Amino acid sequence: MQPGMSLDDIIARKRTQVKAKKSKKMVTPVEEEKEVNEDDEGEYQEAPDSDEEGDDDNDMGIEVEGDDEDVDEGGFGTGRDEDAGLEDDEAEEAVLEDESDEESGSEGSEESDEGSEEEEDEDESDGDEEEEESEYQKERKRAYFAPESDTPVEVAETFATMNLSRPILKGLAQVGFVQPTQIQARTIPVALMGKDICGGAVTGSGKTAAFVVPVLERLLYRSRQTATSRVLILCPTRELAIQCHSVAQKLASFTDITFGLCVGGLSRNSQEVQLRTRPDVLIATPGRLIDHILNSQSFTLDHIDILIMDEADRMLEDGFAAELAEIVKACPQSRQTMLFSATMTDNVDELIRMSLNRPVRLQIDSANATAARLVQEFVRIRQHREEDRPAVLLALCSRTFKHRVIVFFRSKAAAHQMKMIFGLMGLHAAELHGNLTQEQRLASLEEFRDGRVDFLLATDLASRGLDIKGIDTVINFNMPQNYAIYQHRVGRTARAGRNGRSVTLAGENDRKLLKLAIKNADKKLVKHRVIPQDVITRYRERVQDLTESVKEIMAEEKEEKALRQAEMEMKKSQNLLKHEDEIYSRPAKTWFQTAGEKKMATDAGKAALNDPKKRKSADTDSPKRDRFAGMSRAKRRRLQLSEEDQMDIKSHSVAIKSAKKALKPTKITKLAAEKAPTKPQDQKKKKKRDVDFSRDLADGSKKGVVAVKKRGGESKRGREKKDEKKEHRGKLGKLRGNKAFKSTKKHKRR
Ligand SMILES: Nc1ncnc2c1ncn2[C@@H]1O[C@H](COP(=O)(O)OP(=O)(O)OP(=O)(O)O)[C@@H](O)[C@H]1O
Repeated sequence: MQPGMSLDDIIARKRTQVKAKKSKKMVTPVEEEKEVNEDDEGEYQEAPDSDEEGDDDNDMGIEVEGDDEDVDEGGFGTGRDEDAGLEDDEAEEAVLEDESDEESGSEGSEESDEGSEEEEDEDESDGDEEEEESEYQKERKRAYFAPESDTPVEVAETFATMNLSRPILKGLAQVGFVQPTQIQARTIPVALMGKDICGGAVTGSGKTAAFVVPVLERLLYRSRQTATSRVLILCPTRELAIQCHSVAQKLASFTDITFGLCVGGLSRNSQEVQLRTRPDVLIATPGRLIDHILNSQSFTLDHIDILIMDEADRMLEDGFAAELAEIVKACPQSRQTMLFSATMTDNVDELIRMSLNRPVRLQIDSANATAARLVQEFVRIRQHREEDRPAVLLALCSRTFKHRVIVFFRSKAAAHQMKMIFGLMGLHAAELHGNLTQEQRLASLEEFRDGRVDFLLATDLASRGLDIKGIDTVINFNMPQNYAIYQHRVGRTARAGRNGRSVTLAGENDRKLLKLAIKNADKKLVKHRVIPQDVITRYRERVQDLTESVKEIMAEEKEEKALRQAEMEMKKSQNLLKHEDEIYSRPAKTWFQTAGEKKMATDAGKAALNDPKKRKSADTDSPKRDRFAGMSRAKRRRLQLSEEDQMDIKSHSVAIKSAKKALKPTKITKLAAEKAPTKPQDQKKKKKRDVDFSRDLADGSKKGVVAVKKRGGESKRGREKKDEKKEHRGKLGKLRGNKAFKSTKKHKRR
């Protein structure tokens, strides 16, 4: 947006207009307005009052669930009334406590316990989500994971006793880490031994440092003769990758280890330049990484010795499966692989895709656990009151939780519209979702981190991994699609042993998840929050009054967007005219999937998100009927031709990749190994451990660093690769001969 044209500017202008309109009509305030101002505090008093006829149709377009006509007076998880799960006396007290506190507008103590024995009983008889593990599954896991006896029993109390090098200890001290968290104490020694790891520990327990520290320690012993990217850390979102990059850089500030960031939404060209310097550690999101593999000259993952996946269970989901397979294929087989998540899967079928080598399972907390000091509150939304969600949220944010709050929405549209309502009510909020540009996304995060805004209105884009200091409250405007997402969302607070609170607006359709959340929580820390109906009614009226203003803002925003779009198109055309030759001479960009395959993968991802049980691998999905059935002959032929062209481009890119490989220098680590004096008794072992990275370790034994075992016959794989290369070169020759001109022309940028 241009200066003076941002959404915040439009909202501010609209707010001033509404206020001016209101003050004109404020000559004789009505009784109800006075009452509102007495009850509520701060910004709410300034908020525009109703000066028009009430609008019965609350058409804010906010996405709410449920069917208003389908009234069920019982419910809220138990089929009982409002105070479900409480003994009668307790229930009364709870509601009274809440009401008195809401009225005084104070923060904090308005909670009551929920989750009585009756609730639990029903849980067990009714919606128990966890499936019993069969003997067969247990047996498979036993065979797949390394035996527990393989992991060191002794756990270090401090980093100082972990045999880490001085620069690493200094880095840890600089960020204030003295004692390792449990996952760090268990992971670091095993990771230094070069073993594959499946690590799971509750949100906010320090998993990032658990994998960054051993990586840095090992990199201290790398050969420095030629720069090589040896470590790849994959993250599911750009924000998380940027955060991981920053944490790693801080921990490495006393070393000479270099880092490269490879994420979508930021300048591709500058990333390409950075990648050419071959930083030691690459931190990437899958899509942009594949783009570089396919389209950046001389960039390969051939020297990756350690592959790490943060939020691995998310990355193994169908939406990412095909991309991940492509990346794993591009990494050497003889690598160390480490997977981490708070909701780490131990599903062998899923893990097999990562071709792990007898991974060590380091599961610190149950995969269903939430942070120890998290208070989980639930606000009941009755079925016929679904439209009250915005009012409930505004009541919570205006009266009780006023600072450092993340609010999660299921849709981008809902988050965006709530941003306008918050703005019109004078609440300082930033939005974070996929409809924003990367610059806008980062700016929102920055505003929230710096405390310039009190609320971050986000979709699940922000639910995983983000570590923002001092978030006191997480509010779920809707329950998320599954319990794992719920864990990640509420895990944005109560991190690193701190206190935190989540407030979830739970409707009738959320019964199952609600029960699951209560079942997995410490019952003392589960609360039922009641907001008095008259407060909700007042806020609902507020929201209704703002309907028109929101619509106007949206219209203005749309106009602005259209204008910007037109300007952009104009600039683009001018550029095309000016630099036509250069632009058309660039090689067409390639992608490893066809558009259809990509869509199928995205759809599969969405389906898995909505119903994890129905997971289906995108790459194994086969169309049920002829894809071309029902099409005219001409259309069918056109599509077939276009697919053939896509195939050509794909093999073209594979050929380029093979050519790049042929040009690359011999592994530096091999040179280092040749020079290094070897003890005769070690020679046998070294043959087996053909992993370049471990060879760089000058004195691994001292540091508790052991070489990684080689997996899969390198020589056999090498032979296969050579054959592939020959085949591709042949193909490339053919391509150049017949179709190269035709296909590049067809796929030039427009
Ligand atoms: N050893 C330590 N001592 C003190 N604080 C630590 C230590 N390790 C990590 N932390 C802090 O704990 C917080 C959470 O760490 P981190 O983001 O790595 O958690 P996580 O387990 O990856 O969480 P999530 O599952 O949400 O991604 C960070 O603010 C970090 O600075």
